[in-house]
Amino acid sequence: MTITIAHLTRRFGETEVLRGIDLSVEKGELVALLGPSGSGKTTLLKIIAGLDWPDAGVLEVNGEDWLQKKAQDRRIGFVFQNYALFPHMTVRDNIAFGLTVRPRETRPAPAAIAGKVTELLQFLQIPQLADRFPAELSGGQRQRVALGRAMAIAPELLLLDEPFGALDAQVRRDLRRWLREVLQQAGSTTIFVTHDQEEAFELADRVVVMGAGRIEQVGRPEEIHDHPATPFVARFLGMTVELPVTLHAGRAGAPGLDTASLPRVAMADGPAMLFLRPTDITPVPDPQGRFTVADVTSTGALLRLRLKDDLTSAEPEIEIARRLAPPLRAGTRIHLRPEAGRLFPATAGIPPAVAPAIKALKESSL
Ligand SMILES: Nc1ncnc2c1ncn2[C@@H]1O[C@H](COP(=O)(O)OP(=O)(O)OP(=O)(O)O)[C@@H](O)[C@H]1O
Repeated sequence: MTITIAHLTRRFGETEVLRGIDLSVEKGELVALLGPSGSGKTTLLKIIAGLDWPDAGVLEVNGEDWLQKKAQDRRIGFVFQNYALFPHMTVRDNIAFGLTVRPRETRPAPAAIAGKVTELLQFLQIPQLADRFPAELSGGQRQRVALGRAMAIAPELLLLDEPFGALDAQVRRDLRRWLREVLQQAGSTTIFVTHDQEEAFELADRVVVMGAGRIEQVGRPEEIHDHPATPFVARFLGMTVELPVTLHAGRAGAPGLDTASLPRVAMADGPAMLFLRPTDITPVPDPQGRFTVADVTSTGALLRLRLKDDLTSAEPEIEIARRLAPPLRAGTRIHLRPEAGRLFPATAGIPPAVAPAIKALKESSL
């Protein structure tokens, strides 16, 4: 199945929750909708599921207008964050549910339903749980059952809303690996919502980054990680250090920055902002350095340094592997050597908070 979404908009009262979404999903793809809380991910998922309707726009599946179809006619498997299993039914009956409630004409015979459920229990690696009730399961096990229930109807499309949201980190990681295998084997087209970038990157073939009702970027995980398209995506993906620089012949420069490791870029000369991950910056002790170490904390493997930028008064935080760190303590002056980063023109939708920093840099280079 191919899904085509075009110019989709949705508002609730005064709030524009989706502001023109364009997206296509190919058969068998695993797509993550990634974005901060309130960016419209769930609303988009609900519209695809037929649980909500847009104000305008197109939703077609295999060329068919899905906005004319009711939820129950869309052959969708939906898994919510709170797994909502039926508490009074066993695991086996929960998984069978979608088949047993079909109208008589399309309902498989009881033996066929039992066979299908047994097959799914094997496939999901939970046959030992068949006769338990939801209250007797762990969160991760419940989530597997919820997926089994969604898959029982052989859905054309699986929609998962924060499927691992309520689980602890280790269980999430285990389930992720498991889910990826299960979905690959099943060949299902799947769209899932998450605000966790690690989850999106590890699971998805393609990631759709959403911010405030718009799609900011669509791409393969590595593409998005290495080349965030907008300042919003850069920040959301953890490039939290923002330094004003001046571009000259494709090279970024600024006092106190050794930018020799950064590749040349095809951008016009002038002011720009350099976005960096805290772990992509090497501090180099330098008595003339522009930055002063304000504070050093250890997280075990990493040293986290809070710096004071003498030029802009900003207080960027950087991280360095403890075993690689030069001797540093509060008061040490340093310059910075970014190893990788992303440049945006100073005007590329960067909020006014950094404008004073750009002004300070310009004045310093006069
Ligand atoms: N039925 C509704 N009535 C009014 N406002 C709504 C309704 N549903 C969602 N919203 C608003 O729409 C915006 C987007 O919500 P949505 O649930 O789609 O975001 P999200 O990206 O999935 O966020 P989260 O990760 O927190 O679930 C939010 O500001 C929310 O308050």
